Amino acid sequence: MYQSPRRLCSALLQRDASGLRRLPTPGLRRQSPPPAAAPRPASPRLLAAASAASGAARSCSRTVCSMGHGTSRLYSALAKTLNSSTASQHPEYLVSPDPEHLEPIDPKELLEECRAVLHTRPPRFQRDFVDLRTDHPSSHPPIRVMQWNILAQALGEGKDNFVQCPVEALKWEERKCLILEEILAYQPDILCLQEVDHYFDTFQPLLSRLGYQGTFFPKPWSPCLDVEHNNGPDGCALFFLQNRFKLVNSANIRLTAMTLKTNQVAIAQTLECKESSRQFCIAVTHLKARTGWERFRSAQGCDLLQNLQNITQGAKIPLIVCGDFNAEPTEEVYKHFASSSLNLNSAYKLLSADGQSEPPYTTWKIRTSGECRHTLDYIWYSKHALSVRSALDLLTEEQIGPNRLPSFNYPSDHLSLVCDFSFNEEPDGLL
Ligand SMILES: NC(=O)C1=CN([C@@H]2O[C@H](COP(=O)(O)OP(=O)(O)OC[C@H]3O[C@@H](n4cnc5c(N)ncnc54)[C@H](OP(=O)(O)O)[C@@H]3O)[C@@H](O)[C@H]2O)C=CC1
Ligand SMILES: [Mg+2]
Repeated sequence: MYQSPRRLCSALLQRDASGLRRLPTPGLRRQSPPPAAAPRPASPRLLAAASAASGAARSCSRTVCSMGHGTSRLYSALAKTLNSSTASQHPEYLVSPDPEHLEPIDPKELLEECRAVLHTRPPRFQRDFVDLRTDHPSSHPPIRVMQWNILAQALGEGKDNFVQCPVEALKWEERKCLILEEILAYQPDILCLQEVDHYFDTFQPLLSRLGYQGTFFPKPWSPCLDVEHNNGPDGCALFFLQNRFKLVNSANIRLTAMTLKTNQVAIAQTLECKESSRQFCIAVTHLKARTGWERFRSAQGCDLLQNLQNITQGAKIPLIVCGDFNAEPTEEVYKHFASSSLNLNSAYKLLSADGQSEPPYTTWKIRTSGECRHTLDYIWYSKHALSVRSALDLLTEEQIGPNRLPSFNYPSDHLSLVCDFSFNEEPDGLL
């Protein structure tokens, strides 16, 4: 499984030369640089350490959340949820340990390890950032936000029915490296994830050592729990770079629909930029899936908007909302967000020629029921207070290939969305 140093080095050079833009990310720059000499052979030290940490995390979480099978997991997930009421402060066990107490990881070293694991796979696809700057100047570094439904491992293997995806492409040991590679390639300052069912054993231990502070909020009745050999419930996770932002407040929100509690959740956090002292709110959600549930999604969206109205003090605090809304732009929930008094715009519309159209797809898969190509994922932002400086282009149909997603090339059925934001120096008036 290991690559020779020469092969590893040339692979790295090829991929870097292929034009991935790497904006300065202080949190990742903070790590000590790799040796200038030829890289040493990658050993799975960091990935193995994360697995070891998973044991500790699991045994630690067992006291509140058994990671065993079936019913016990269901009850433990319920126990977690019962402790967290709507818009409550998150319980202690869902907050990452202070990363200051963990040995930092050099992101280049972790990337090398991932690439060593993936050496039999095709190289990652080239995606370019599109420059969207307008005349809003900014004296501060941009805030890079990544939105991504990473595909829960239990759902991918046990529920989703991706009939054209080889089962080997879904193996967690390699798929997790593809996910980490994507995150490390774009080095977001803030990472908003859905369908996370490997928080405690993978993302929390690794990302905290890369300088991120993480929060996880599982779905109360995660469908993952229905899958044999599951790894616990899936949910939303939010990570931010600790050396760029200070956490001002955090709310785990169990969404309601027509006053009834639902199985869908959101996390909303107010952060303060350490460079500029400006505050903003970042939220992540994953709304109810499937056709026939449009009104339910719409009600969940209204509930989320109401929560965000309160948290942003009626749009006074700039807002970014990332999510898998499970809704095309024609749906009511999309219209609620587009016309909200929070004055939101959808960032990926800016990639279209007229700035008014969403991309043709953010998810593309083949199930037993046929091909599913939809635009469901969005990054909403306060248009009076924030500007999108650039956005990562989507994969082309040719890159996605005839068997669609997920695949040996790409680990999820949803594409990641990545935007660079800056504060408007003089916020435009509301509307
Ligand atoms: N027996 C048990 O122990 C439990 C069972 N469940 C099951 O979970 C479900 C309810 O959970 P809920 O949160 O409302 O689920 P959702 O309807 O929101 O869907 C859950 C996941 O399924 C994916 N999905 C969407 N469409 C399809 C499809 N056509 N085929 C397969 N997967 C799809 C979604 O992914 P995406 O967003 O990417 O489209 C989503 O992440 C019920 O089906 C229930 O039976 C739940 C808990 C426990
Ligand atoms: Mg899914």
